[in-house]
Amino acid sequence: MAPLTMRDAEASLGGRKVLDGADVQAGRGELVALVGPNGAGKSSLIRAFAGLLALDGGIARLSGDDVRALSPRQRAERVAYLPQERRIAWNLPAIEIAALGAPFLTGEQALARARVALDEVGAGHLADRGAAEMSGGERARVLLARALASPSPLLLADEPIAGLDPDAQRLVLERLRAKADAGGSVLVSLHDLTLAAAFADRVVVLDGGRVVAAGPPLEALSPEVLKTTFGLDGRWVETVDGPLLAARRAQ
Ligand SMILES: Nc1ncnc2c1ncn2[C@@H]1O[C@H](COP(=O)(O)OP(=O)(O)OP(=O)(O)O)[C@@H](O)[C@H]1O
Repeated sequence: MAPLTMRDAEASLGGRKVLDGADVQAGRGELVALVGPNGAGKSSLIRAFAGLLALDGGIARLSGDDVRALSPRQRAERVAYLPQERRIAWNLPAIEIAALGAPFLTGEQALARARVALDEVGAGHLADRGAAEMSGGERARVLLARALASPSPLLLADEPIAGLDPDAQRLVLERLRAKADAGGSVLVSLHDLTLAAAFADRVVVLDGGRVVAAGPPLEALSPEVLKTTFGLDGRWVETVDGPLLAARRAQ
């Protein structure tokens, strides 16, 4: 069974259904991109995998176990999680924030992992800088480093490239790709469909809490799905750098 597996997930928030029979999985070595319009349920699905949103039906499994059967500590050991919310309450230096991603290692080991993770996201120079003295994109990199500092091979990342400059967006996706290639399982929500197609093994398209398409990127993001789910008249253009989405709003 894939390390990240969700079947027939049902969940509600404020009396509204936010997951409606969702099936998603990410196997070993796989980077799966979760895409869909605003409000489609991407964050809800990721939160359900992390055990932070209770399912009314169906099941979410982390390495084979129902997430509900795991304690918060066990969940944190099994899966790294980057939430969409980028707030950092304490004005701690970046290195200490990133080290929080490996809370079950000794302080020294955690700091060593944190340093590597900061370098991986191009934020090594921020190691000693307080969170309150950073730009939004710099904070986003530090929080991503926190997720990458986790020794867990499973990673849930909710819009990890939001607010990052174009170079950093690709750098971050390369790091997530490398984590998957090293045998990890990565589920990442994205709004940039061209980047999703460039980096993901599979794309899962969510709309109204339902999976409306899933598969290799260009199959899942077919012209029909682009139109019905995203309201786009779109087509994929092959370039030397990979497929590029050419699109305009559907009339
Ligand atoms: N705390 C809440 N109470 C009630 N409804 C909520 C709450 N949080 C989210 N929702 C609703 O749940 C649905 C799914 O939201 P979710 O954040 O999972 O979507 P998303 O696909 O991540 O969206 P986005 O791309 O805008 O981040 C939306 O209709 C949203 O309005």
